[in-house]
Amino acid sequence: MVLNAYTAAQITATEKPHLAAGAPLMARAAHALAVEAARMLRHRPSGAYGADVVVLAGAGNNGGDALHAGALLRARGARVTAVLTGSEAHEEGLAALRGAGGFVLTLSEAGAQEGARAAAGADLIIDGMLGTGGRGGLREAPAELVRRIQESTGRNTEHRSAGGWARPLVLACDVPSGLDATTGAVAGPVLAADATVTFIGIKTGLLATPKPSLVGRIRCADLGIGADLPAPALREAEDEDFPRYWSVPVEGDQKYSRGVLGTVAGSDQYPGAGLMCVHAAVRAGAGMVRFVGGDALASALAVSTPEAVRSEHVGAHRVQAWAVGSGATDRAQQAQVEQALDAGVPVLADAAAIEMLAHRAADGDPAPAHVLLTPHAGELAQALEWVARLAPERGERLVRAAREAGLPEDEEVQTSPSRTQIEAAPFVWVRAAREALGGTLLLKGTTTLVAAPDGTVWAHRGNSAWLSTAGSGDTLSGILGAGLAAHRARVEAGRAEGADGEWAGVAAAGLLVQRGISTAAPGPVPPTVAAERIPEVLGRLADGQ
Ligand SMILES: NC(=O)C1=CN([C@@H]2O[C@H](COP(=O)(O)OP(=O)(O)OC[C@H]3O[C@@H](n4cnc5c(N)ncnc54)[C@H](OP(=O)(O)O)[C@@H]3O)[C@@H](O)[C@H]2O)[C@H](O)CC1
Ligand SMILES: [K+]
Repeated sequence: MVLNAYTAAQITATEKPHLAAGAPLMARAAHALAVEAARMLRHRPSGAYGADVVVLAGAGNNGGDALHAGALLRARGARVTAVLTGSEAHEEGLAALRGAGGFVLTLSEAGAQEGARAAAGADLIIDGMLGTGGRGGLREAPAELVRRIQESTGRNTEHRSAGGWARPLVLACDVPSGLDATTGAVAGPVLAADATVTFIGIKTGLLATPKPSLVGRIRCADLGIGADLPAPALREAEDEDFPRYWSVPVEGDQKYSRGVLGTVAGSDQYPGAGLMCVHAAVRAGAGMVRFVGGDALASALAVSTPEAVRSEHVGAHRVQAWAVGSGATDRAQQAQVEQALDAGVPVLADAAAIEMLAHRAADGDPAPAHVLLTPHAGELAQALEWVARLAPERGERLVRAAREAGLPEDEEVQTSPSRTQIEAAPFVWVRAAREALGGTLLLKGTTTLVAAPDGTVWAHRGNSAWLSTAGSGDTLSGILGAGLAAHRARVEAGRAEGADGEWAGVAAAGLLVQRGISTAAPGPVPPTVAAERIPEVLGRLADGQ
């Protein structure tokens, strides 16, 4: 089922009337947290009984949830110590923990070393320092505490093994503290969680963060008010959703009704990108692939992918979609890319094509919804720099849109964001950049995000880290190009609407194929291996498995 996620503002607005009416939301949150904590302690012979639990409690309601959960665990026989990390603590929560026989340390009195010693020796840490009310990273004292816990437990994202860490387990209350609930941006140290129990609805930052390994397993407790949530700000497709968004063949289909994909990728001098794109598109089920390119590219393709058919130029035959840009380095190919952008059918735009679209946007001609731009952060920074330089008022609008999407007021942006800024807060920039460039924007990264013109944003996590190799972008172009062509064919046949948001759905489904091929077996996934795995992975997803 598609996961829905909400910004901190959406969650706060949803809980407001219920809090005013006196609904016991904190009690419900604490209960959900304690249940998950007990589940995590199940590996111990005596479960929660006799376990050492440390609650890191901040000054706000997030700390309140965690303190109440500590009291519940105390009642189940755990030894519970709260480390208070703020200048004050949630009064009722603290009273409940004390009343249940919990022990309390104050960070300002005990110091970071003492707090870290208690935490590092525990079976389980509940991280309740900051939730939706946090701004920026942890402040000095709690940041120092986290650093010390990381040092003495070796728990930081870089060193995590496939099996996770041993003791202590970490359970984050609502969000890992220091990870922005809305944007997922991480400022300063964050204690990596094995699991996060999030309340009312999943926070957008949990799915969109560039550091997904900090979040761990996500469980959502809706506290009985989930039905009141508005439309989600972010969604994430799961494997079982694939057939809803990807046009799979139906009885009676033939090559044209399956969708023909045209490509302008690779060049005589650099044929590789073209080979990988075409190869992947054929394996991703395109009815036919027609490639535009010179003689050297054609001879190479005749050997590597004999299924592909040469087309003299972009206007020569009708296609349902184009995949253009990657490796299209020479002038002749670039002129063909420009023509493909004008062909009026869906386009997968990569590399050189992204720059062309940025120039068009700066000239007041943003791309239509069925153009899918696929930059990584560096390419997007370059494209936005073009827009800001050629059309300053568009640049200003871009930064305004980023602030509205959660960029902190004090973050300096020259005229357009740097690569590092985009990488730190992709959920902020993907939406702002889509406004500036038009089209549907797929921003590649550890977490890939796709923004649609109808306001929908899709998140995608979980690719194997082995996938980051030269050429995997060309393979993705081929897969997504085949998906766009198939979907366009379905629209032409009157079997889909072709609404603005549908192209992002196709992209989200294509990313599931990418994840499947990257995780099908352990180890490296160079493009040749990835391409060979496409048919089986796609077939499995199409069958809803
Ligand atoms: N409202 C409810 O009954 C429910 C809330 N739930 C939980 O509550 C949190 C949100 O709680 P809130 O109090 O709004 O905010 P936080 O607990 O996240 O944090 C605010 C306090 O933390 C201090 N603060 C702010 N920024 C930082 C920072 N960068 N570093 C350290 N401390 C920070 C801030 O202190 P000030 O000095 O600025 O006043 C606040 O005191 C939500 O996430 C849920 O866990 C439940 O959903 C149940 C219902
Ligand atoms: K937290």
